[in-house]
Amino acid sequence: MKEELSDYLLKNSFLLYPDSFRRLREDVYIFVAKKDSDKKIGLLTNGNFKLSSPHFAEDKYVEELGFYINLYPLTYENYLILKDNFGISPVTCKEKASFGTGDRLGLATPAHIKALKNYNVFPVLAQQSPRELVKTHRDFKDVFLKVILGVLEAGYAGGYGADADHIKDEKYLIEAIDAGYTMYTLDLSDLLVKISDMPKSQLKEKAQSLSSQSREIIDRFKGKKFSISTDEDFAVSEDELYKSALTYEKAMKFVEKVYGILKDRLQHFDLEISIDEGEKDTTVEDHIFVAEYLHRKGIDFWSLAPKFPGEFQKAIDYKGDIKKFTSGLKKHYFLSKKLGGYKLSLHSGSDKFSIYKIFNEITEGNFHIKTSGTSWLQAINIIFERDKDLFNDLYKIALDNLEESKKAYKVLIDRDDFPQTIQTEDSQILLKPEIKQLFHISYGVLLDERRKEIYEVLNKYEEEHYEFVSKNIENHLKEIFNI
Ligand SMILES: O=C(O)[C@@H](O)[C@@H](O)[C@H](O)C(=O)CO
Repeated sequence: MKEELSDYLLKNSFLLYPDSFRRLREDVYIFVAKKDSDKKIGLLTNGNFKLSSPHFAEDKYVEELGFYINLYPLTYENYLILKDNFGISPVTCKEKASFGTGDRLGLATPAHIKALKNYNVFPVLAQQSPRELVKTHRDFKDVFLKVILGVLEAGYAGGYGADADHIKDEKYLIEAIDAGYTMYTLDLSDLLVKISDMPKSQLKEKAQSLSSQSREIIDRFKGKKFSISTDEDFAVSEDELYKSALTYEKAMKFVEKVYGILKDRLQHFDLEISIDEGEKDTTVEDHIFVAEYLHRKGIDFWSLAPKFPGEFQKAIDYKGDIKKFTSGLKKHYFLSKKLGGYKLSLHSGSDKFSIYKIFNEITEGNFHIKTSGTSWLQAINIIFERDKDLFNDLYKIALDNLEESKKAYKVLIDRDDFPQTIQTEDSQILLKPEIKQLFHISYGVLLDERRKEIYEVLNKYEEEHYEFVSKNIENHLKEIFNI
C-alpha cells in the first residue's frame, strides 16, 4: 500500500516520507508528505476519523488505496486530537541514560532519531531554552510541534522526552506546561547570591539569617567524611557549607515555588536542577546543600547539572585537567547515589569528546547529556558545502555581530581571532574551534538576517542535512558508549 500511496501523492505533487507510513489502528494509517517545503500530516481512514482543516481533498475516497485520504497541517489543535487517540506525546524518562538534542531550526528531529534509536538511551528531542526561543523567534509550542512532526516523519514509535530548558521564570514555565513538556530544567544561575567578594565578617553576619532548615543541613553534614573507595575520600567543610547555604538558599525558594506549580498542573514530570552556569565549580558542599534542602522539602528531582571542574564552552571539546574533572565527577556521582537517586546532567554537552567515555563510566551509565548547538552547526556545514556565497555572507554577519552574540554565551573568542574573509577552499576550516564557536553563538543574528536563505538551502538539501546531523550525533554516541 505504501507504494500506491507514494504514487498517488506524487501525482498530486506531494512527496511521501516512506518511513512515516504506519498503521495507528485497524482503520487509520498516518504518514508525512511534503510539497515544496511544506510538510503535512496525512491520514488514510475509513472516513470516520478526522483532524481539523483538511488541506488535500476532504474525504476523498481513493479507489487504488481503498481508503479516504486527507492531508493536514500539524497545528496544536490537530496534535491534541492525535494525542488523545494515539498516544504520540512525549513521556517522562524511565531509562538510566538519556540524551538531549536541541533543534534550533525545527528541522533536525528525524535525523536525531535516526542516530539515537540505535543506542540504549532515552531521547529528549524537544529541548530548547528561552534564550534560544528569543533568538530564533520561536516559542515552546512551535518547538514541540516541529518535534512531533519529526517523530511522525521518522515513523518513530518509541518513548521520547521534551525539555523546557534553562527555565528562570514563571512565564516560560507556564508556557512549557501548556505546550506539554515532560522535563523542566530550572536554571538557578541568576538567583545565586554572590558571596565571593564578601568579607568574612559580613559572611558571618549573613549566616545569622539562614533558615532553620539550612542550619540543620549544616549541622548534619559539617565535618562528615565520605569514602568513595579505599583510596578516595573527602570531608565536608563547615565553612564551605555556610557559603553554599548563603549562595543557594534564595534559589531554593524559586525551586519550591516552581515545584508547587508543576505538582499542581502535572501528574508526571522530570525535574532538572541546573547550577552549571554559576560563577564557580560546584563544590561537594554546594551539592549536599542543594540536594538535601530540596529533599527535605519533599522535592523529588530527576537530575542535577553541577558545574564540573574545567571549561565547558559551547561547540568545542572540554578544556581543562581531565584528572580534576574525573575526581570532581566521582564525588558528585557518589553524592547523587548517597543522597538519593537522581542523575547527573552534563550541559554544553556538544562536542565534549574527550570526557564522554569517562562520564558514562563513572556515572555507571546514569546520566543525561544535553546538546543543541552542534546540530545547528551541521546546518552551517551544509551551507558551506552547497552555497559558498551564502556561507561567506553568514560569516561576515556573524563577525560584525560578535560582541552582541557573546552577551548570551560564555566563550573565549574575540574579533581579532578571525580573518576578514574565510578560506572556503579549506575543507577543514569549519573544524577550527574559533570558527565553530563563532557560528554556534551567532544563530540568532544569522536567522534574523538570512532566515529565508538558510531554510531554502536546508530544504533543498534535506537528505544531506539529515545525514550530517545524524552522523554528528552518532559520533557523540559512539564516543559515549565506547563503540
Ligand atoms: O543554547 C542554549 O541556551 C542551550 O542549548 C544550552 O545552554 C543547553 O542547555 C545545552 O547545554 C546544550 O548543549
